[in-house]
Amino acid sequence: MDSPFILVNLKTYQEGMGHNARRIAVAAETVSRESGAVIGIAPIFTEIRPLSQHHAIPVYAQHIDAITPGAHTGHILPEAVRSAGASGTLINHSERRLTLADIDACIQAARRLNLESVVCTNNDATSAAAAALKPDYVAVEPPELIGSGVSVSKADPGVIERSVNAVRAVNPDVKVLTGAGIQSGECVKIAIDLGTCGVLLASSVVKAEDPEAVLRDLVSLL
Ligand SMILES: O=C[C@H](O)COP(=O)(O)O
Repeated sequence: MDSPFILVNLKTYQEGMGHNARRIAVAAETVSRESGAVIGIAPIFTEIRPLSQHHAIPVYAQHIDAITPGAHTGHILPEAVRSAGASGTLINHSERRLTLADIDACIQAARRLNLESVVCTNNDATSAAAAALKPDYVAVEPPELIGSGVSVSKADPGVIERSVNAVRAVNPDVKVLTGAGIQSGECVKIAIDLGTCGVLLASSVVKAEDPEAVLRDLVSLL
């Protein structure tokens, strides 16, 4: 079995920028080394290069646009996040939804550039649809629980189980993550026991006074 994967999305929280992003990256490196879990970080675009240069953790973009180099303005070029040091990217986050055609094109761009693709979904039906496009990961997150402090593992384990089954039925090579309100080792253990390979989370780590303590708790029951 692969090492459990914890992906921390810093979103555009003030607490996840500049010095704080580096502090969370240091915490992720430390806890990853101690536990054997893979802990990745998805910062704002301008933090991708400094974090990937100075920390031995996977750094993810929060989004890419399905474009190739040329006459586009205000887009996120997949080649640019790759050359800044990203090893993967979120696609279709609940706070950055895309059309199905764009999701497909983003996955293909990521594959071409050797970026791991993590496609976010909101339920088991969209998890199955995303799996058909062959990303590396599908991350199912009920939107109503995102940032709520209420964990998907406890409030809606059924959506995790159904998504794992739906993705396996479509393409067993696609790995499943889950997220929304994940905040403790117990939440992570429930998610893993339901067949995921890890979690996607944000607020419990980014807004914590002591991110390292929260990360240590998240991996404590693995
Ligand atoms: O990308 C992360 C998810 O949207 C979950 O956010 P949250 O952990 O703050 O609920």
